[in-house]
Amino acid sequence: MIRFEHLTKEYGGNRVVDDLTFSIPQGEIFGLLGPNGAGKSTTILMLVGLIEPTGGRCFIDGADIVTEPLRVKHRIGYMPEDVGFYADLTAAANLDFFGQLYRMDPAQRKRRIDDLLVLVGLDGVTKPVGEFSKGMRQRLGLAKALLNDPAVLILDEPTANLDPPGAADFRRIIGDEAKEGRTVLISSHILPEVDRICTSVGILARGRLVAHDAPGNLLQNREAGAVVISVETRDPMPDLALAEITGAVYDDSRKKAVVEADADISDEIIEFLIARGVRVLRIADDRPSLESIVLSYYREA
Ligand SMILES: Nc1ncnc2c1ncn2[C@@H]1O[C@H](COP(=O)(O)OP(=O)(O)OP(=O)(O)O)[C@@H](O)[C@H]1O
Repeated sequence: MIRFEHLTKEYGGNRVVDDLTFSIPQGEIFGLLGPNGAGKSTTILMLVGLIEPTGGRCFIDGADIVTEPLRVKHRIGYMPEDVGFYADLTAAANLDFFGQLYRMDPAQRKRRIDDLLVLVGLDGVTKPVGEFSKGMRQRLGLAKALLNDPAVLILDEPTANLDPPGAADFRRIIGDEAKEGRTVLISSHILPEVDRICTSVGILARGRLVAHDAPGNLLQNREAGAVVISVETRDPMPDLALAEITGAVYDDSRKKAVVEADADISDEIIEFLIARGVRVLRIADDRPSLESIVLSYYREA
């Protein structure tokens, strides 16, 4: 489990993580959401010991992130958005290197690595990691995060580079790991993904936790009150600068956007994009969804 007690981080008097106090129980899959700059990365970097809090405390499976960094390292598995691997080594050799850092004995290391490569679908792959696709690197990143049999898994955008079957595979693996008792924290901008996999969701805005509940409860407890339109295009889209739009979140490639508007302006969005030479693949009113709820919190922030 992860327990936050007034966890705070300031940069030059500016509170970017502000008094976080909540717990993520064992076996939970918690989605950490928030607009750009909300403090998600700062929170995660504190959990994994890469930056120090300026106030408060946090416990990973009982170990204090500041006073017991080594105990924390043994209890935590971290998959950053882009994991650094040795390009000229195979997946197994890379994992073996990290296993040595964890001081796992050779026989145990070999068994664990073989099992993990099967789990993430990289068994039998003998080419060096430098020749891996982004999705294969991400699979190896998950294996690395699981290597030390951690109580807590921290995953940054775990499915960002995966194709739909790959993402489904990840969801299954993460679900199974949580059932076995691992606590999982996922930071993601892919809201439908979070909605599908997470058992609880926390929304950060300006460093503060403004909502924390099961996805279903968030939907029930808050009236979206606006139309949510999702747009998919063939080409990257410019900012949808239309007066009726009250909030918009784009994916990294800018080929998908979730827009909140006062009224259904799907036709206006199509016209706006066509006028700029952007071909629309799909546009739909997606209300109600977790997206509409999260967007309404983002807008308030
Ligand atoms: N080293 C730093 N020095 C000063 N300010 C920082 C530093 N690191 C982060 N910040 C600020 O802290 C705030 C939170 O940043 P953080 O990267 O945690 O947000 P985020 O929610 O992860 O955003 P994103 O979704 O864009 O990754 C931002 O305003 C950022 O500019």
